[in-house]
Amino acid sequence: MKIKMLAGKTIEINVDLVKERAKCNFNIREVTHILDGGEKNTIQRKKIEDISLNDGQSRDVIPEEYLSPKERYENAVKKSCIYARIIKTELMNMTGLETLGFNSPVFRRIADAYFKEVTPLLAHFGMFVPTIMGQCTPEQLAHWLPRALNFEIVGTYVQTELGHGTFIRGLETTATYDPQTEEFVLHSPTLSSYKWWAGGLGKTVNYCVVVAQLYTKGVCHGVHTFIVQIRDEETHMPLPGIRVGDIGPKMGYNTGDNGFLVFNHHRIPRENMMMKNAQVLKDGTYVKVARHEKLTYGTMVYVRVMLVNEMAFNLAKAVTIAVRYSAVRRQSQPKPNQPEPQVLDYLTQQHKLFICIATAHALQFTSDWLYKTFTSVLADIRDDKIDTLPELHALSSCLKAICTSDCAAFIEICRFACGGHGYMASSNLSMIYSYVSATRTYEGDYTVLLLQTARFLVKAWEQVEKRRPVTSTISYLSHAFDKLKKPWDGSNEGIIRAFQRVAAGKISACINCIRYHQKSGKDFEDAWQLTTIQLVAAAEAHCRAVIYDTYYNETIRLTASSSPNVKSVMEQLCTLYLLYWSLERTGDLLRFTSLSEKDIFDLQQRYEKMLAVIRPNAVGLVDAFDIRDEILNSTLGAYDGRVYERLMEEALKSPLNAEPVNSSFHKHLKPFMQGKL
Ligand SMILES: CCCCCCCCCCCCCCCCCCCC(=O)SCCNC(=O)CCNC(=O)[C@H](O)C(C)(C)COP(=O)(O)OP(=O)(O)OC[C@H]1O[C@@H](n2cnc3c(N)ncnc32)[C@H](O)[C@@H]1OP(=O)(O)O
Ligand SMILES: Cc1cc2nc3c(=O)[nH]c(=O)nc-3n(C[C@H](O)[C@H](O)[C@H](O)COP(=O)(O)OP(=O)(O)OC[C@H]3O[C@@H](n4cnc5c(N)ncnc54)[C@H](O)[C@@H]3O)c2cc1C
Repeated sequence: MKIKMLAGKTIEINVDLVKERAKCNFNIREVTHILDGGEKNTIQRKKIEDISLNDGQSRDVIPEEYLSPKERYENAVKKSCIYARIIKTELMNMTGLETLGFNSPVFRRIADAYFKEVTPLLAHFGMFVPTIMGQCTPEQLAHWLPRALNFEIVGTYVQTELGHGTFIRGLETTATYDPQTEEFVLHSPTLSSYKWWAGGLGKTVNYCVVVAQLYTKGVCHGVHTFIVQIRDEETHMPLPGIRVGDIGPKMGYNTGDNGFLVFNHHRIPRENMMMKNAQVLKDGTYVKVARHEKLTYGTMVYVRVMLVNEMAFNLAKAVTIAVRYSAVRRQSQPKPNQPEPQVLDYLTQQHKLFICIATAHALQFTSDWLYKTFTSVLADIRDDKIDTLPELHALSSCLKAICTSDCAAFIEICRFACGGHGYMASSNLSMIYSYVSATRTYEGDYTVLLLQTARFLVKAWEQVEKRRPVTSTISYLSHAFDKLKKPWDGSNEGIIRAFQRVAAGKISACINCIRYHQKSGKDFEDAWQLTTIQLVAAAEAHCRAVIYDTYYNETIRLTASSSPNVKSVMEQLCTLYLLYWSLERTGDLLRFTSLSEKDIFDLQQRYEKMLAVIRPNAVGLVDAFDIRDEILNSTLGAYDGRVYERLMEEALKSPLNAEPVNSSFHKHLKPFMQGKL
């Protein structure tokens, strides 16, 4: 251990980590600023972190794992109120909604210091408020938004039912308009129509956005959104006509009180239908306002966009833990009479971890770019232009699917990289994994969303065939008709072009397959179903080509005025990312490009050399994510590297260690061992 001064405090730092930090050849702060989107953002983030975390209110004395499910939930509610009060009274005033945004990733990031799993208010922040913002008329907005932002009401987003999650048009909950009383009657006609899953619904919220089939004048107009009060504002008792409760234990999100909700002819005022996109007049006349019927699905698109950022952050957390631990951990003796190396020195360990650092960068830059695309499409929609929506839907769908899936896979690799200690709850890797693995399913299942992107790609292909112009993210398709395979070019640009060729080749193969089935008598829907395995693969290839292109171009743009070493380490990571995926996808490259066996050998050599180049900067690179210990919440990943000390300290908190002999010994084990049981 070495004593060091950090932020005015004296702390002991593991000597290997001290040496690692001394080896780092770039300015860590500069990289942090790039990842935060500029120095101003870093300063603001740190200020917010200080306000939210410095009084220690986020910390639990007893680790959450030792509490009962009920106590864990109650503790999460308590901490939600502390944090929400800080956001409401100190942070909003400080920064202003317009500069920071209610759902700023900074608030989300700090939440991890408060909640090991999730806050029961996640869906209030993440879905209820955004739906109010996106689906209300100006009058409705003026009524509901201040109440929700001030936490006078807390809400969630209630869409999924026992019988249907993916197929929204198949939802069964009905909202039938009664012109006599000017009310909607909400009803759950079948068991499969019971609402299921909404976060915070079980015990926390008193309002929700409900997605239901709208009936007026005897006609069904499809799914629409309604603001529904479900609990009394004073007593919190469920209102008449409402049955509501918690759905029980899950793989994660256990402090999130996901709930069920059953309506028995529950009445709400006509004004509670969210009427920005469609209206029901007092006499029951239905009026369509929006030019695109899927604008009702806007909240889902928004959350899919936000989730890409969530993935970048979660992977940054996991790899910070795994790299710091790997620098501290020593194991085995590859050479006789030599000291045991840090496990970070093993090439295979570098192969596991450096791709995770690069992926966290790739996802961060892609997420920032996607968010900009999202806000620009939102502006188009405000100007009544809806032609950019399909591309946003296709992009957000595939990026949500691939980023959540890659992130979950890489977090699991971070756990493998930490050996046995990675399996300890106190490493926090299992909690990060269970949180992230759900994101592959919620807000649109992986396969289902990739098939949405595939629909867009198939249509785009047909446009390209007709020599019509297509949008920027699919402009590469226009080169797909070039007959000659170009010689393999292993530069970064060359690799990106090669993967665009792979995507185009896969889309073309899908088109051929669909047409083949159609020619043999199948209708389009059947031909589509028979091609779905390939369609999913084509959408994945397209998505990866978008990520490669965005990561590469954003790296160049964002480091244009950086110091030489920062520029070079960021470019090294980007090159590593492209080489890694080239080697992972040699089959595709052999099929669709002129890659040869010799080129694969060269790629492998370059990849391994790049691991060695990045090695001295590995700890510096994870330090640059600048994630506070309170947020990492990990015995293995803390800044000071006191791994074994922390593991022991945490072990001693186990209630089993409070007494030398547990009563079960005398009650069960001893009589059994003595043959008396
Ligand atoms: C205390 C302080 C704490 C501080 C915390 C701070 C908070 C920060 C928050 C940030 C993180 C947020 C985390 C939130 C947690 C969320 C938890 C999870 C919530 C949920 O899961 S909600 C439920 C989500 N459900 C889904 O996603 C269902 C998926 N299904 C669908 O999206 C659709 O049904 C599907 C599959 C797209 C099909 O729809 P369908 O109606 O059948 O449409 P068609 O297939 O017929 O397609 C017709 C046509 O429309 C196009 N389309 C479809 N969807 C869209 C869309 N959204 N936008 C635009 N266009 C769309 C489709 O492509 C077709 O087009 P064609 O041209 O091909 O005809
Ligand atoms: C932790 C968590 C939190 C959640 N929070 C909320 C919430 O706050 N509010 C809310 O409304 N919902 C919420 N959900 C529900 C979530 O949105 C759905 O579970 C999700 O959209 C998947 O739908 P499903 O469960 O119906 O899966 P299904 O659609 O039944 O999927 C089952 C399988 O069928 C496949 N499949 C389905 N349709 C097709 C198809 N057309 N083609 C090919 N394969 C297909 C899928 O790929 C999957 O493999 C939450 C879920 C979880 C896990």
